[in-house]
Amino acid sequence: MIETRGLTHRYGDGAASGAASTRGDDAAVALREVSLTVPDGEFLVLAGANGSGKSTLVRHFNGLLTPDEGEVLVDGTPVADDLVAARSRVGMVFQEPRDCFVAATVARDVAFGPENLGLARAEVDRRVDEALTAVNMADRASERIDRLSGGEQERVAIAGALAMEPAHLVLDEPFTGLDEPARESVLAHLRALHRDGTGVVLVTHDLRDVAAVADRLVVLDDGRVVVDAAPDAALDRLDDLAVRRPD
Ligand SMILES: Nc1ncnc2c1ncn2[C@@H]1O[C@H](COP(=O)(O)OP(=O)(O)OP(=O)(O)O)[C@@H](O)[C@H]1O
Repeated sequence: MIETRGLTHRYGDGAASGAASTRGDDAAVALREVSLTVPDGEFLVLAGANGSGKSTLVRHFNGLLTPDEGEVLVDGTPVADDLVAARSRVGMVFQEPRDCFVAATVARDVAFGPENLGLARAEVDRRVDEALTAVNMADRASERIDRLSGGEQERVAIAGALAMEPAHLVLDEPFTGLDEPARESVLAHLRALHRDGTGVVLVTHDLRDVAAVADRLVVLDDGRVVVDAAPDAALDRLDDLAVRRPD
């Protein structure tokens, strides 16, 4: 379970951006007292206008950012107290995965995380095989990543996170730059992972099919949660917000 309690985040107050101090400047507040609980196994879609705080929020889920106020807990433990545990429970797939690959070939990249856990070779191989199978890329294991399409690269990035066997998989705008078949394929794989018990937190502008896949839709506006409901009910409330309903 991921939990935020009164989570407030400000940018620009020192080392984080290197910019002059803007503490107290309201525009620098990216999250305002966000309290949210994400149970294990839930498929949560996180939406909101540009700059509403979505990426900032999910970066707190595994300790990539530190709260200015409030706290973030994973399975009841403050993230700051056990970063390793938080990062093994919460897998993150960033926007633009091609910036995050560390190896030239598919299997070597997916193996990188488990290898760094110090696992035995056989266990690394098992995880790599399972993760690639989950995204239908097992037969591409030895291919160069830079020769893959955008959708295939996204699936490799997902496999890299899955190889850490997280309880929650968090994806920040995974559909950016994907054509429609690639988007549908990634979404179908996320759905299958969810069916098999992995929690999914999907940050997206693209709310098509959300009602069909998500258990819950949370909408941020200016750093605050303004909608938190089952998808059908949540979609009915979007007209008043800066979030377009799906066409
Ligand atoms: N590194 C940073 N330094 C300063 N301000 C930042 C930084 N990252 C984000 N912000 C600001 O924090 C606010 C929230 O940004 P964030 O990226 O979390 O929103 P978002 O909802 O993910 O937006 P988008 O949909 O455009 O990715 C915005 O006002 C943004 O300009």
